[in-house]
Amino acid sequence: MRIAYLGPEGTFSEEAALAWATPRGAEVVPFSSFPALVNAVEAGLAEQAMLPIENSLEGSVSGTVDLLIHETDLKLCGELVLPVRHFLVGVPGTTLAEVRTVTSHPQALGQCRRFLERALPGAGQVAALSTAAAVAGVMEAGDRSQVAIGTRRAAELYGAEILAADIQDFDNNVTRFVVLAEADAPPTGQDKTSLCFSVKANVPGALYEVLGVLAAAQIQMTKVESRPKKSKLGDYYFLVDIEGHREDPPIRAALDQMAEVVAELKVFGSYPASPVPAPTKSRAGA
Ligand SMILES: O=C(O)C(=O)C[C@]1(C(=O)O)C=C[C@@H](O)C=C1
Repeated sequence: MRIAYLGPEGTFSEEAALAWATPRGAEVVPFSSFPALVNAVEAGLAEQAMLPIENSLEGSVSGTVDLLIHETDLKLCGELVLPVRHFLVGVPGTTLAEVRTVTSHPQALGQCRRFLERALPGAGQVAALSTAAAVAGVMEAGDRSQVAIGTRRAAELYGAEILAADIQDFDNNVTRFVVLAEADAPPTGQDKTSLCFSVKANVPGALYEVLGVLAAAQIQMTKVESRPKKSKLGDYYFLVDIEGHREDPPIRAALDQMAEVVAELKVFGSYPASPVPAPTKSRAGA
């Protein structure tokens, strides 16, 4: 089995993909963007893809959420929560006074916002396709005015020097990843189901009515968020995660009831719930 991940080597996604692949005897294959990961599974270049979907500091990874809503019928078959520690890295010998630009994946720049305001207030920020692509780019340029935010492993792989460790704005930074495949997972008794829906226009209490179905059935909601439908200002999709598998009779009944009161409903899939790791370290432990 092949698991596609956002590369190149040394990304957080690689770490997540390896944690998923190793116990399953699978191999991991890098791709350069989130849409390329979805295409890889749809085209049969990989059986599963690992994508970040939610971070404890920055919230939703909108690129992944929008792919699920608009671009693919692949299903979620797993989730994994990974502690995320960021490192400021550059060409060996770089001092912070020399730095003019910081590059990384936008999620990483966002997770280190306070550090960047404090330590590099005048530096420009440049978005990269991934943290490891940013580290590799800085090393290729060989220019001490550029630094990147990435993993410790990326610093090692690309020969960068760590200029500052654990620069994420809060120590308990974690990212939740989802695994996409042609089909979702069978029930285990400890599952979650992710779905999205839109409500009927101009119906007072329409959202209340949909969520009321879950409340009446005593189904625990673990996440709710909204994303623009992209069709018109003010039109939204609501994304909900619930405890339970879509084949569990109470969940199945609730989904049938929801289908009657929503405008649109898309079930992204059911999968075993992953434990959330305990905070790993303090800043002093870098
Ligand atoms: O750029 C990477 O290293 C990634 O794996 C992507 C990503 C993300 O988009 O959320 C994954 C985990 C971290 O939250 C930061 C970046």
